[in-house]
Amino acid sequence: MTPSDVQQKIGFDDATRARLEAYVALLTKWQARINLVAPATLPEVWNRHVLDSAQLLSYMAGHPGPVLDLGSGAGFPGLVLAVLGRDDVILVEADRRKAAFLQEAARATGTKVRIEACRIEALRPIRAGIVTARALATVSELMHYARPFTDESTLYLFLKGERADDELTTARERWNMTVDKAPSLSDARGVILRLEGVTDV
Ligand SMILES: C[S@@+](CC[C@H](N)C(=O)[O-])C[C@H]1O[C@@H](n2cnc3c(N)ncnc32)[C@H](O)[C@@H]1O
Repeated sequence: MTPSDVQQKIGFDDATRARLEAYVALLTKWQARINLVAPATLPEVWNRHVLDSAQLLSYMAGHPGPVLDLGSGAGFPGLVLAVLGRDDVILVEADRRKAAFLQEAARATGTKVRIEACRIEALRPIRAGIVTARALATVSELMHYARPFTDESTLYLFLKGERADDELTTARERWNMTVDKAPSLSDARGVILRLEGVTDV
């Protein structure tokens, strides 16, 4: 998949594509020094990482932020969403080298984003309108991480794999919630979980 393919599927302008290209170029450069993404996924970065992240934009349209991205790593999905125009994204990443990469990527792409280089458990109190996460933890663990920062109006968007249904079954023992599940554009086995109205059972 090429940058143009992603541009066509998501729908953004050429200036945004150029900023995403600058981000991917920087990621490729830093990847030689620190493991930002699994090496085998780098040749497919536009599909596996950029499109996978970018597809969340339409699911959060019209929903107020801030967007709290838990365990952002190299910026997926949070930094991609910020490059695409969400100006209220907070990236939480405990690994100092990855957080340094995020700072540099934000600077290189001229992206407004807040970066918190700490563990989620140590984050200062904030209220998140939207919580995003990918490849961090099970649905139940993600809800535990997110609960101090959320209320009943918070929207949760999780990129998940084949175990999504099992994880939801476990999470429902602890929380009431409305669940929408949609197929991923980037991964035949992937799903987008959209959870709303979360309250304790
Ligand atoms: C497997 S990576 C996924 C990164 C990114 N979301 C992605 O999909 O490419 C998980 C990331 O979460 C970070 N992380 C793990 N536990 C964390 C915590 N409690 N607080 C903040 N970051 C955490 C790790 O440092 C790592 O960069």
